[in-house]
Amino acid sequence: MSETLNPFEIVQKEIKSACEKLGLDNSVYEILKEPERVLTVSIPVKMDDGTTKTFIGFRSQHSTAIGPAKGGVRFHPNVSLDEVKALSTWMTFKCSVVGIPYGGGKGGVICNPKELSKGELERLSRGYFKAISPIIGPEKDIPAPDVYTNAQVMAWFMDEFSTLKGYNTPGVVTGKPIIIGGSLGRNEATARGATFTIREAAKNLGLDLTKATVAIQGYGNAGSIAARLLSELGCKIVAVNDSQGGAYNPEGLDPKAVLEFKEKNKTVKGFPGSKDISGEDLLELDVDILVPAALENVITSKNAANIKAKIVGECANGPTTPEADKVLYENGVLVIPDILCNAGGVTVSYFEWVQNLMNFYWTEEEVNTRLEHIMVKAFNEVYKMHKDYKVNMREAAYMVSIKRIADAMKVRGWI
Ligand SMILES: NC(=O)C1=CN([C@@H]2O[C@H](COP(=O)(O)OP(=O)(O)OC[C@H]3O[C@@H](n4cnc5c(N)ncnc54)[C@H](O)[C@@H]3O)[C@@H](O)[C@H]2O)C=CC1
Ligand SMILES: O=C(O)CCC(=O)C(=O)O
Repeated sequence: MSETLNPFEIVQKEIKSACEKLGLDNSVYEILKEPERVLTVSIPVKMDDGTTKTFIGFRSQHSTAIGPAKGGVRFHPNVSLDEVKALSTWMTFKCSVVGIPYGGGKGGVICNPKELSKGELERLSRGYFKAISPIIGPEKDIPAPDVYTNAQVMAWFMDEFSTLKGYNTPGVVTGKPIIIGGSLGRNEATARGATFTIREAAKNLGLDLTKATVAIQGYGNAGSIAARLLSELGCKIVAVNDSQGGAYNPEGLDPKAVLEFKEKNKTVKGFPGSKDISGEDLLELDVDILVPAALENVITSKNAANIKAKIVGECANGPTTPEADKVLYENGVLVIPDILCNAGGVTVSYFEWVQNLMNFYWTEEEVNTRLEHIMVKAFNEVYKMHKDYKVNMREAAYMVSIKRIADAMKVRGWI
């Protein structure tokens, strides 16, 4: 049988398997297998050369059983409707596994932001947000950053929505610049949350982080900050890469210097003192910890048996296929699944939204302490489920989260 690579089919399989393991009524799967609502929009943008180009965008709201939809917006040439539906579905389970009062949403625009001028990117961002605005709002659906979107894009989103409403509405989007209601700690939150879960996993496996080696795929928001935070815990970062290539040095790479190099040269490839490394070789390196922090379907049945890491910390969404998961589990690799590992981002987005609604702002220390508490608790709940039911960590995370969503749907009278 050929490997399932469609992320939406993958997440449907994951839901079905968790529902069966928990012995839940089939109506739970029937409701959760499709998003509640999906919007496709066309966004005409005036380009700098005077022509008009129409871009296609999506927003998917998977579930609002526990709270408003929540999740990022991706600007990437490979965005597809099924990818956005899958990402929104993962958001539902992610919010539930860390126990924050949201459902799942996600958006995307098919575009290559690297080919757009700043003015074109602003007009595209505003056009997209205006087009999805009927279904967005602080009580309905709250977008945030994802691949190739950032705090500046969030600021344009927030400004566009506030203009439409006629008053300042910071709670409509998270991941904003601090000056307009962003939260301290949000920029680092995905990687910080992942680092807490990797630390807890290492404790359980008896792995000494001060002697551990790490390879990181993707050197954007999640990957570059994970490199820094893991090295602060004593880990040696031996390989990193991005869409243009990789840098490998068995003696260790300095994450801050690599980031400065990437900012200047647009890639980590060629970092002084390092050797080039291909994306495939990076994943199969003999390291203790592997952190996929780029895109989906990078650990598959083709390379799973060659993964040597003891811990895979999934900063990216959907990096491992179900077929690869089985191989990793059989080989004793502890996978910290995306919906748990990268949930720090949405958790601090939740803190940002709470601060916006209260109009009362927290210190960075308060943010990080609350984040640590939530991530450690969630890790321990999932780890216990993994041990009690003898299932892999992904199945365990789905079981913890689906149970909560099923309880919410039951008391609301949906099932
Ligand atoms: N930013 C956030 O708060 C969150 C992000 N995530 C996930 O983390 C992953 C990365 O997102 P961000 O860091 O925010 O995006 P980003 O846009 O800041 O960085 C993406 C990085 O991936 C690299 N990349 C792209 N294609 C690649 C390839 N084929 N091989 C190696 N590297 C490649 C890019 O060069 C870039 O360095 C995504 O899966 C995203 O959904 C998950 C939770 C929250
Ligand atoms: O911060 C958020 O609301 C969501 C971030 C996100 O898109 C994700 O966790 O995949």
